[in-house]
Amino acid sequence: MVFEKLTVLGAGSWGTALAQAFSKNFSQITLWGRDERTINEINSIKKNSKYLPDITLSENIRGCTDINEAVKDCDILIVAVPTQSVREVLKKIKYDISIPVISASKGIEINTLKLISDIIKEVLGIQDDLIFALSGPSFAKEVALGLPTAVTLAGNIKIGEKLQEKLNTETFRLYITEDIIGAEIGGAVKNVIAIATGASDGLGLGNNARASLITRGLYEMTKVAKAFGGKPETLYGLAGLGDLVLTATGELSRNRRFGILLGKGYSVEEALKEVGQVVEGVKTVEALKKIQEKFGIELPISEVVYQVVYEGLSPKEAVRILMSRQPKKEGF
Ligand SMILES: NC(=O)C1=CN([C@@H]2O[C@H](COP(=O)(O)OP(=O)(O)OC[C@H]3O[C@@H](n4cnc5c(N)ncnc54)[C@H](OP(=O)(O)O)[C@@H]3O)[C@@H](O)[C@H]2O)C=CC1
Ligand SMILES: O=C(CO)COP(=O)(O)O
Repeated sequence: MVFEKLTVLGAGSWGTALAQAFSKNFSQITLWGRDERTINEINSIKKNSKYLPDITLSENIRGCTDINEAVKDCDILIVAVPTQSVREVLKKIKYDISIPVISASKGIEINTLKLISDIIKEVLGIQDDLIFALSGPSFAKEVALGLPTAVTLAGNIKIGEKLQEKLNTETFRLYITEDIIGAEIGGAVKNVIAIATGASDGLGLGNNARASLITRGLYEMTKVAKAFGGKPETLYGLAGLGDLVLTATGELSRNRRFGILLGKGYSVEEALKEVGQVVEGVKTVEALKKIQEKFGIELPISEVVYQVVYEGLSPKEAVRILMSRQPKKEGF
């Protein structure tokens, strides 16, 4: 396998940051986006002012609005659009794809409860060993600025090692694992826990509350991963604990900011408008509601986040519910 040309689907914060991070390792990078203004700006002045205003993009990044032109000759395809639009975006591709496809999106499809790797397989019909997930603590802005970042690349080890070799840079380091389910669940569920910790901080409930939510949140992430057939140990790595700590505490997180605003009394609509970018946890929590029922598992933090977002429960009341649950033994 020779990897010369990379295509990234999604010209939002994450797709643009990944294109920039990998730009030194490829002769050509194509960044596909649906918004003509953004793509024209990328091609004319090497800027994406809507999503990464502080970054000047490398010369070899080419924007494109025609998805079939974008994927035609590429050797690696990265998917970085919001989860609920992955299926509709991939369906636009008319070519047979038989190259590694890496999901960089974080979420679970609400209608089907499918992971992005499942959607890639279903829509593109490619073999399992070509499907990968990239997940871990990685704020787009920091990645684009070239600040040191380490993530998990999950999928077939043999091909994964080749991708690792090609994609590693001085500032972006990939660790590989075979556990694609664990990596994808970690990236998806941590967003819901970040909303919870944000709300707790927005209410001014302090450091103890935040640490407890992170720890019990990790437990919920592990439960969901196990239900799907993932490995608990993956959740203790970069794609689990690593990303959870980042998102639940880092000020750049949109999910955390959304939660803080809810805690401060904003409505869901006002908070989403204020954040102004994708807040994946809002959708993922809907999937988690169904997952609790489907697998018969209890996810208390996710449950109250669901009730706050969709049923008008106040964040204050959510805390009361969590603190007054039946006494429990601690354990994973
Ligand atoms: N930002 C980050 O730090 C990280 C994000 N991720 C994940 O990456 C994924 C993308 O997030 P991110 O880039 O941050 O989101 P942003 O909100 O920054 O950008 C979203 C992008 O997706 C486009 N888009 C939205 N809906 C559609 C659609 N139906 N069809 C095609 N394009 C669409 C938007 O286009 P338009 O401008 O036209 O609306 C925009 O380019 C998410 O799953 C997120 O969890 C993962 C790691 C880090
Ligand atoms: O996934 C992320 C960092 O790893 C980004 O998190 P937010 O979507 O909450 O900003």
